[in-house]
Amino acid sequence: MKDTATTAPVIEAKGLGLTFQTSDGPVHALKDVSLAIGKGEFVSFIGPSGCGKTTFLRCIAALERPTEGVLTVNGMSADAARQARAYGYVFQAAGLYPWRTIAGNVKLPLEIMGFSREEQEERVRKVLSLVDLEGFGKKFPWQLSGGMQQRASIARALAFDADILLMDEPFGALDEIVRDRLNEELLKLWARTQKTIGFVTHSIPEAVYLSTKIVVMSPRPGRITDVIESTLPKERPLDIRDSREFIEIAHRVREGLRAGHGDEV
Ligand SMILES: Nc1ncnc2c1ncn2[C@@H]1O[C@H](COP(=O)(O)OP(=O)(O)OP(=O)(O)O)[C@@H](O)[C@H]1O
Repeated sequence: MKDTATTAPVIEAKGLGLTFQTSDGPVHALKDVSLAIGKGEFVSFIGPSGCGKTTFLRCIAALERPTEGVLTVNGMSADAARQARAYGYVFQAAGLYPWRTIAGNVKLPLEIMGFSREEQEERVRKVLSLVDLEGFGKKFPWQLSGGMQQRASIARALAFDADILLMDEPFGALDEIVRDRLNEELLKLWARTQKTIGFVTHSIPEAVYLSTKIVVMSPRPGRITDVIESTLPKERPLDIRDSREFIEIAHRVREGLRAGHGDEV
């Protein structure tokens, strides 16, 4: 476990709220969300559908604007952090352009940011190797399995080497065996790169397996009902899921979801 107590938070929300105005009236997507995420933490957000997990991630990424409270990312406003390319974002679907090769997809943000051709090639090589896709750069997305496509989309988010990686249910559409493998790989990647990760999931085992901190949320309006600091060691073989400690943390998450009436998870 990393010592995050002495450093300023990388992401800090204080009394954050977001109300969407819709034709059916206001939708309180987030209410009074306060949370600090330290450098190098792996933080999962779990809660039933509609509890505001994606909305919170999108606020961090400056893709939504909170209507209440304060949010800082790397000590600046979310807008400023976005302009400073503070984070990479991985969406639920891999979202690769089918007419571009895997390398072409990973390169896209680097092209937009004006990196030199040599730098682009170097970074693509490095991130494809980080996600175990060396040798697949010339393939097109349809030539890869779903899991490989999602790894390519992680590589794209890593390409400009931001300190923060925001991941919105990246493995939700994959079967359990592939998901297990990607979970293991993601932990290794996190250990190698020391990124700060915000990760949305519906899966209790996934949240417990991956996280240093688990944020349990409840809907209507989206609030934090529990924040669990994991006591699991940083090295986590998959069979850690059979350990007593793991089962106890999973139990606490489940209780938190129940307390927030999270019966839809
Ligand atoms: N642009 C929008 N306009 C109006 N309401 C919205 C908008 N975006 C989200 N919402 C509403 O805000 C609430 C929170 O949505 P959000 O997508 O953040 O939930 P979630 O926890 O990520 O759900 P899921 O697990 O299903 O992805 C929901 O009630 C949703 O319908």
